[in-house]
Amino acid sequence: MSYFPLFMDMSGLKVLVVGGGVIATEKLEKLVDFTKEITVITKEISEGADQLIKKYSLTLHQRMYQTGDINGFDIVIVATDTVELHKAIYEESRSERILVNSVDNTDYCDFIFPSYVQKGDLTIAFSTGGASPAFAKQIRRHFEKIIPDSVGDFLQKMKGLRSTIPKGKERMKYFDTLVEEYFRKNFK
Ligand SMILES: C[C@@]1(CC(=O)O)c2cc3[nH]c(cc4nc(cc5[nH]c(cc(n2)[C@H]1CCC(=O)O)[C@@](C)(CC(=O)O)[C@@H]5CCC(=O)O)C(CC(=O)O)=C4CCC(=O)O)c(CCC(=O)O)c3CC(=O)O
Ligand SMILES: NC(=O)C1=CN([C@@H]2O[C@H](COP(=O)(O)OP(=O)(O)OC[C@H]3O[C@@H](n4cnc5c(N)ncnc54)[C@H](O)[C@@H]3O)[C@@H](O)[C@H]2O)C=CC1
Repeated sequence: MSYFPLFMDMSGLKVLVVGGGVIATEKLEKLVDFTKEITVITKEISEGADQLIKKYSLTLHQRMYQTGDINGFDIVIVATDTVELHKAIYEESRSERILVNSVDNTDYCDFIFPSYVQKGDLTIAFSTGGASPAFAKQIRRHFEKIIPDSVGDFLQKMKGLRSTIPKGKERMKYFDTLVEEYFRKNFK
C-alpha cells in the first residue's frame, strides 16, 4: 500500500529522536522548522547534532536507548545504526498512540520523510515510498528551480483577499482569474 500525503501541524507535538549521527542530524535539521519540543537520546553525539541541540535548546540524554523511553512522545524517529533496535522500538510503540519513523526500514515506519520545497506558504512534497530517495531528492531540486520566489508574496496577497472579500461564486471566479494570470506570467 502506498503512503497518504498529509500536512501535519507539529507545534505542540513531542518528538523523540533516537540516535545522534549523520542521519539523525539531517532529520533534526528539518524537524526544528516545525517544532522545538524535541528530545534526543543517543549513545554518541555528532558535532552537527550537538550544535542543533544547543542552538534550538532541545533536550539531550546521552545514553543508550532503554525500553520505555518512547512513553509520552507523539512521534519517534529512530536513526541509529542498530537495525534490531529499530524493530524493537517499532514493536514497543504498537500498544501506544505513537507514530514511528525508522530511517533504515520501511517495515518499521508509520510514516516516511518526504523531500520538499518550501517557499512562503507553498509546500510541495515528493515521495517515492522508499523506492528511490535519490530520485525524490532530484525531483525536489528540479522543482526548486522552477518555482518562482515571488510565490511567497503572491500567496500572502491571496490570503489577504480571502479575509476581505466575502465568500461566493464571484470570489471563486475572481481568485481563479488572479491565479491563472500569475501562472501565465511566472511559469513557462
Ligand atoms: C524510506 C525513507 C525513510 C525515511 O528516512 O523517512 C528513507 C530510507 C533510506 N534512505 C536511504 C538512502 C538515501 N537517502 C537519501 C536522501 C533522503 N532520504 C529521504 C527519505 C527517505 N529515506 C524515506 C523514503 C523517501 C522516498 O523514497 O521518497 C529524503 C527524501 C528526506 C529526508 O531524509 O528528510 C532525503 C532527501 C532529501 C532531499 O535532499 O530533499 C539519499 C540521497 C542523499 O543523501 O543525498 C540516499 C542515498 C541514495 C539512495 O539510496 O537513493 C537508505 C539506504 C541507506 C544505505 O544504503 O545504507 C534508506 C533505507 C533503505 O532504503 O533501506
Ligand atoms: N533515511 C535516510 O535518509 C538514510 C538512512 N540511512 C541509514 O541510517 C542509519 C544511521 O546512519 P548514520 O546516521 O550514518 O549512522 P551513525 O553511525 O552516524 O549514527 C548512529 C547513531 O546511533 C547511535 N546509537 C546506536 N545505537 C544506539 C542505542 N542503542 N541507543 C542510543 N543511540 C544509539 C550512535 O551513538 C550514533 O549517534 C543507517 O542504518 C543507514 O543505513 C543512511 C542514509 C540515508
